[in-house]
Order: sequence, then C-alpha cells, then structure tokens
Amino acid sequence: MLHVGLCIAALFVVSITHWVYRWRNPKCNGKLPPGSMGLPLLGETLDFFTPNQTNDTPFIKNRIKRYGPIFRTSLVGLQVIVSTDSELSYMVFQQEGQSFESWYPPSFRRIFGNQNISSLHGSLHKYLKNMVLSVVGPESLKKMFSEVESVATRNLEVWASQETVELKTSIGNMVFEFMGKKLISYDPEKSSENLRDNFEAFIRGLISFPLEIPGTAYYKCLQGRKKMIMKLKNMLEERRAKPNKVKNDFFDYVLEELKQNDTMLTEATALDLMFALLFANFETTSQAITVAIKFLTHNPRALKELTEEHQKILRKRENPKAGLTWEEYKSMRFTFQVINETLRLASIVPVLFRKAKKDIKFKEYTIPSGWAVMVCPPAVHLDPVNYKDPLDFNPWRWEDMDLKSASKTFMAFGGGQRFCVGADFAKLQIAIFLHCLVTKYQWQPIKGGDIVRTPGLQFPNGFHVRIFEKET
Ligand code: HEM
Repeated sequence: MLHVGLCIAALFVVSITHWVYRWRNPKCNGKLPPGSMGLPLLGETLDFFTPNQTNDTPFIKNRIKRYGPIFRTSLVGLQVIVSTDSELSYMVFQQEGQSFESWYPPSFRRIFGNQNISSLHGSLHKYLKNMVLSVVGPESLKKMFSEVESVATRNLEVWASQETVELKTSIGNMVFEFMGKKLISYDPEKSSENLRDNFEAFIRGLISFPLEIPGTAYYKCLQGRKKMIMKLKNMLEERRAKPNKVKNDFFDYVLEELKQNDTMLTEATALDLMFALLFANFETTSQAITVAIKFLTHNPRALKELTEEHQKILRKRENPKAGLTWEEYKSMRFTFQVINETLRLASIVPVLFRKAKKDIKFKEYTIPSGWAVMVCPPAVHLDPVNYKDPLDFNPWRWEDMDLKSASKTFMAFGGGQRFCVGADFAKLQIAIFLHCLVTKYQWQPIKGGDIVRTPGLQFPNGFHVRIFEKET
C-alpha cells in the first residue's frame, strides 16, 4: 500500500516538475526570443501591472536591457512575445490578416464584446470601418467642424467662470457629450442618468489584472459595460418604435441598415460598435488634450509658439468673429507638431495585441503559431535611436519630419489595416480645442497633474487648473 502511495506521489511530483519545465521552456520550431515565463500560471503579470510614474515603463525598459528589443513573457495566463522593435512592430501591422491578426485577450473581449470591431476580420471588419467613416470620415469632419468649435467655446466659457476646473473630467465630459450627440443624440442635460459614469473605471480596468471581484477596476469596467449596453439597447428599441422623421444620428443609420435583407450588420455588432466608439473617443481624445495642456504648462516656449500660430490665424481673418475654416485648420503646422509630440511622449494606447497565425521567422527568432504578440508603441516612441532625448517634450523635432499618422517610428494610432479609424477626428478635436484655449484664455495649475501608468495613462489626483480670460 505504502508503495502505491509513494508511486502516486512520485508520479505527481514528476508531472508537476515536467509541467513547470514545459511552462518555463515552451516548445518552438526554432529559436524562441529570450525572456522569462515567470511563475507558473501567474507569469509576470503582477510586475506588468505595477503602477509607475515614468513615461518609459520599467517592466519594458528592464527587459529590453536584459533580453533586447524582442522578448517572451507570460501575462494573465497567455504566452506572449513582446515587440519593442520598430521593424517587427511595423511588420506585425502590415501583415494583418496574413501572418498576424488582430486579437485581444479574453479579458478585453468581455469588456468590448465578442462582436467588437477589433475581434472581427475580413469583409465584416471592412464593412464596420466604413460605417465608422460615415460618422468621422473626411466629409463628416468638414460638416462637424463648426460644432466642435462651438462646443469647445461654450465649455471654456463655463470653466473660466469657475474657481478651478479638473481638466481630465471636464474635458472627458465635453468629448463624451459631443460623440454621444453624434451617435445617439444624447443630451446629458435632458437625460435622467449620466451615461459617461459607466466609463468611469475604464482606462484603469481595461489594462488591469482581470479579477472579477467587487471593488476591482476590472469588475467596475464589466459593470459599466453591462449598464451601458442595456441602456443602448433600450434606446435603440425606443427609436425603432418611434423613428426620427429626419435621419440625423448613428442610431438612425443603424436602424436603416438592420432593415436591409442582405446586411452583414446584427444588433449585437451594432451595439458593440457604438459602445466602442463612445469609449474610443472619450478616453483617448480627452487624455490627449489633458496631457497636451500639461506638457504646454511646463513648456512656455512651445505654448508661446502655439499661441502665436493661432493669433496669426485670427489676425489674417477679415471678420475676427467668424469661426475657423477648413483652410485655417489645415494651416496649423506647429499645432500638429504639438499633437504628434504629445501622442509620442504620452503613448495613450500603451500596448496593442495580435496573434501569430503561423510560425513566423524574424531575424534569428521564431514566433510560434498561436502566441500573442504585444506591440509596445511607447518603447518605439522613447527609443533614443528613433528620437533624440526622447523624454523631452520637443514639438520642434517634427519640423522637418513627415507628420503623417503612421510610420515605423510613430505608431500612436497603430498602423496597417487596423490603423485608428478615428485618428483624423481626434486630431481635429485636439487642434480646435487648443485653438479656442490659447487664443482667449490662460491657465494656472492649482494641484494634481501627476501621471501614473498601470500601464494605461492616468491622472490619479486629476489635473486642477484655474482658467481665466486673457487681458486684451
Ligand atoms: C488620441 C486619440 C486616439 C488614439 C491615441 C487612438 C489610438 C488607436 C490605436 C492605437 C488603434 C489601433 C488598435 C489596434 O491596432 O489594435 C486604434 C483603433 C481604433 N480607433 Fe482609435 N485612437 C484615438 C481616437 C479614436 C477616436 C476619436 C475614435 C472614434 C471615433 C477611434 C476609433 C477607433 C476604432 C474604431 C479602432 C479600431 C480600428 C480597427 O480595428 O480597424 N479612435 N485607435
């Protein structure tokens, strides 16, 4: 009996040892990039999510030092190849649908839904992209131009009448209100609940340890999604029962599309898309504007040159009270340099995921089929080989550089087929807001403004400023 017990115990120890060995040394038909798979199951997850206050995340920086720009790790139970190499990252984007495909961990998919645009491929992905372009494509941008300006003007007037304003929240409300109006004719003043509250913990929860326990950011995120999808579903039902006479928002467009016999759209896909768009604009654009103001606060020379560019636009106008024109917008060269530099340094989207569809050889390494690939734009943006003194905010570095939105060394909006479909809309909102701000107002930081990364960018204590009108 004792022998049997000893045999079982020995077998157990051997199996566990073998399993741990396999965990640490995954199979690969070639040379796996160097790195550590960390502790069994947990991998290096805790280290990855440790908050830090620097722009260049220590998790990534330390591993680049140890292993080089391409390494392996394990995060939330996944086998991951991390790419901080600009060539490999660019190749991953360009090979979308061939060697790699857009793929996000199950914890992301639970938040964004199984039908979210990033998880769909082929013709359905193309179809959804075109739907989004109907809202934020070049033609729509020209039409919504003056609306963006009047929303910014109105909000700044209110903030200037207040003692202090917390920028991240206030800018978030402004951006959410605008997108909510476009998509679902949402008016926070007429609505019984604030829909934006459902996105409260999103940036914290989305890139956090996916523990579904009350109190965690991930749990709050899931609750926010549930409430938001329910609300969108009810609103869609109400609109179906009582259609608008004149079609004027995305809901109308979706309902028309759902009526077509040959449509690829389903209600679930439409709801996931609306949810993603409300989030995409609200979180990213408001972060970008807030960080831009923070960088400008600490860079008086950049603020001066930006202000001069916008004052020049006003001086050139026949009617100084007329709104911005498309030509004026396109002429804002230094403003676009400020935007690129802000997005480079802040890297608002810190990681992008893909899956290897087959074994892929890159340099001396093999990325095994089925592994996740995590592209890290901040590592590319903060590599001194790509940008001199990369931690400095220096909009002038873009003077002789191409300001196009994607390249091997600039991937704030991703690249390839999955390049951010809202990039031009985001830039337009940032540029118009900066125009309204610097031509009429000054600001003084009061408290907060500290940035923490988990690795998503956050302002844990907000960014409180006093805004006041310039003396003329
Ligand atoms: C500063 C603001 C923004 C930043 C930094 C940003 C960043 C990104 C990045 C990096 C991606 C690529 C994701 C990937 O490759 O997996 C992406 C995709 C996307 N973005 Fe943005 N974004 C911004 C604003 C917006 C806005 C305003 C919208 C909506 C109107 C939007 C809608 C989308 C959509 C729908 C996708 C998915 C594209 C696809 O899978 O084909 N984004 N964004």
